Amino acid sequence: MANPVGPTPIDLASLKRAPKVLLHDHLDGGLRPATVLELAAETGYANLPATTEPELAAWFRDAADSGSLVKYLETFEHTVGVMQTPEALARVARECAEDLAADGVVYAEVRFAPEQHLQRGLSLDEVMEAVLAGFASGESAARTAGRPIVVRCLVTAMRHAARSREIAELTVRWRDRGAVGFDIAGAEAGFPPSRHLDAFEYMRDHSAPFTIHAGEAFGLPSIHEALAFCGCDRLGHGVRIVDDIDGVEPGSADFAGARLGRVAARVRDARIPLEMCPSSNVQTGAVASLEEHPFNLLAQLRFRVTVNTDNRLMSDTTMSKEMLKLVETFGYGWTDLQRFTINAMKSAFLPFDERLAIIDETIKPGFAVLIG
Ligand SMILES: O=c1[nH]cnc2c1ncn2[C@H]1C[C@H](O)[C@@H](CO)O1
Ligand SMILES: [Zn+2]
Repeated sequence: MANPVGPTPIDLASLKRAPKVLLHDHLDGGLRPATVLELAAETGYANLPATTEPELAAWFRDAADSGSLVKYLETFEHTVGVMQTPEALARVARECAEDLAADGVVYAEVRFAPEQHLQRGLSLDEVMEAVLAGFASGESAARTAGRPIVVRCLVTAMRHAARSREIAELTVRWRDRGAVGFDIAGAEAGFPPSRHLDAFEYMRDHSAPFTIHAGEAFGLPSIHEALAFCGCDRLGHGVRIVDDIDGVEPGSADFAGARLGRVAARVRDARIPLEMCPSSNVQTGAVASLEEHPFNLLAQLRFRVTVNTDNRLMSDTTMSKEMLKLVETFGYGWTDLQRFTINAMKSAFLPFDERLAIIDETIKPGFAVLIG
């Protein structure tokens, strides 16, 4: 319904109605607390740190609030621990698609590391099969519920391990069945992207896209390597790109004097998408506070910024909540949110015609109603 009296006020309810696009969300960082408890009971996982839903939800949020990426990552032991059977993997993937759709996400790329789900004897291909079946079943449940969503998968290799080439091959093997790209994740310091050159070379050789977690816990060199040596299509986080921008006082809203170094200029000129995850960045200490997050500086300088959740369970967040935080912190309106959303859809690893169709048929009409 068109709004004849101007823009709809921005709050959590109206943000949930906005058609949103999510490029950076970890499957093993987005479980429902109740599902973690049920799967632990069903699969005999005995190491959970809490026994009730509210306690477990609070534990994940607090434990992830450590200010250190390495400590933050330790919380995944418990989600990965209950995701070791085909049934558990399919259930988590189905609920992920349903939860994102209920929040108004219309397109999502959800990532996970298959190599972490082999503890009970599954093969890498069996893991992929279970997760992709789960996404398909979640998509169909969401369609029935009147909230259609397209969910695709990014296949992650863990940067401290040595299986990235194998995981790149797995990605290509599944690329026409829902896997649209490759990624590396895990502790950044000490594990530069260039450790995985053969995996990236394999992806490039097969004309297949990839993103790299870079510039989160480690600085500009990591971003430079990801771009210059590895040839990534997008940057996961990339917040430390601010280290290559001078002439703006921290916290200032005056961006006129900004001077970009070579790496920052390359990121902006080549329209390299930045998968920014505001809440997660505060939790891991990548930024001191939301107010000091470089999101607004980068948005004002017209970098291709996108809004993402990273880990909904650990950050107790959703796409709508991340957008609300940005609205409250930086004063954005619907037109800004639409721009970030179109930035994301343009940057998706989906074929061009499908991206365009979602922009023209879903995103623009959806925001037009809210803009009024
Ligand atoms: O923000 C992150 N940075 C680096 N690694 C991460 C982040 N969030 C999740 N991960 C890791 C932990 C998961 O087990 C893995 C695959 O989803 O990716
Ligand atoms: Zn991430």
